[in-house]
Formats: sequence, C-alpha cells, structure tokens
Amino acid sequence: MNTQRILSHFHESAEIKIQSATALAQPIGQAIEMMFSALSNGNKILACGNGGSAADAQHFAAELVGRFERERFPLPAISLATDTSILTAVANDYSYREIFSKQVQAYGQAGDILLAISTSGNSANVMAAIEAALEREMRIIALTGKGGGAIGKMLTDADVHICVPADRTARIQEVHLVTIHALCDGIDVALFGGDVNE
Ligand SMILES: O=C(CO)[C@@H](O)[C@H](O)[C@H](O)[C@H](O)COP(=O)(O)O
Ligand SMILES: [Zn+2]
Repeated sequence: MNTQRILSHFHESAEIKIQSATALAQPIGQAIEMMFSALSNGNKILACGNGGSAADAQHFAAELVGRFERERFPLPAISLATDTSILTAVANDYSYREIFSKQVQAYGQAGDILLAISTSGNSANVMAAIEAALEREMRIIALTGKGGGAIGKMLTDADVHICVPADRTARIQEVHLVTIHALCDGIDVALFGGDVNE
C-alpha cells in the first residue's frame, strides 16, 4: 500500500479544517447562541441526516442527552435517524423522502431547532424535514458543504447555515464532526462558563 495516499488524507483533512475554522467560526457561534437560547426556553433539538450524517445526528444527540466533556444535567436532543422501526415503516408505507419529516411533524414544536446535516445540501428527505420544521416555526441549523446545494436556498434569515468550503464528502463530514464538538463545547460554556479544566 502506498502510504503517501494515506498521508494525503490526513494532510488534506487538516488543511480543510484550518480553512473551515476561519470561514465557519462566526456561523458556529451563532448556532451555539441559538441552541443555548432554545434549550434555556425549554425547547429541544432534533437532528437528521443520511449515512455518515445519520451517525453525526446520533452522535450529537448522545452528547446532549448524555454528556460532552463536563458533568451536567441531560439536555433534550433527538436523532431522527435512529429508530429503525419508524424509519422502515415510513419508508415502506410512504416514501424515503418522508422518514424525517414525519418525525418533525410528530415531535417538533415552535421554537425547537432542527439540526439538518447533508454534505451535498441536496438530500430530499433532509429538505422535507426542513420544510416541515419551517411550517412548525422551528429554526434550522444546517451543516452542509459543496456550496450548500438546495438546502442553502431554503433557509431564512432566522436560520444558520454552516457550509464547509469543500467538495469532497469525506472531508466535509470530518469538518462536520469537529463542528458538532464545537457546538457541544459552546453549549457547556454558555451553561457553566470558563473552560473544561476549571
Ligand atoms: O459517509 C458517507 C460517505 O463518506 C456516506 O454514507 C454518505 O453519508 C451517504 O452517501 C449519504 O447518503 C450522502 O448524503 P448527503 O450528505 O449528500 O446528504
Ligand atoms: Zn463517511
């Protein structure tokens, strides 16, 4: 195996993370404020995405309900990509497009947040979830890449778009993961102040 190919994954990932830090710090800060404000008002966060982004949605919900780095009370977040009975029933009886939107209709309340994750910005089921969330007066935090795709065009001024400046799905997902950890950390700092070692 050519180790150069392996090294290039690490180098490209690191370079794109550095570029993204500058481009995304501001919208990530806005997203933290929006999440903290919603959670403080008794609202919750729903998260969805396909494939690797489904794993990201679960990962985020686990860190809010369980914990990130600090011991704290559980925070309300639900992954819409996780319940195989709901996902298979809705896909089988309705359509794959509706697997997330039905759950937004079931759980979503005005003031809740939808964390919509799509590297292309073009997944139809994530777009349908955003439509359902906007109908419910929820706010959207979209994690995308590749220019934001159709999702970028659906968002309103009240929403936050965190669009990774890259075109390769794997690299975009890698920045989504560090973004999710920055969101979790920002929520903890908003709750408790200071840094994790205090
Ligand atoms: O993890 C990967 C590729 O790295 C895949 O599972 C990937 O998430 C899937 O192809 C998704 O269906 C892509 O959807 P999206 O990010 O464009 O919304
Ligand atoms: Zn992947």
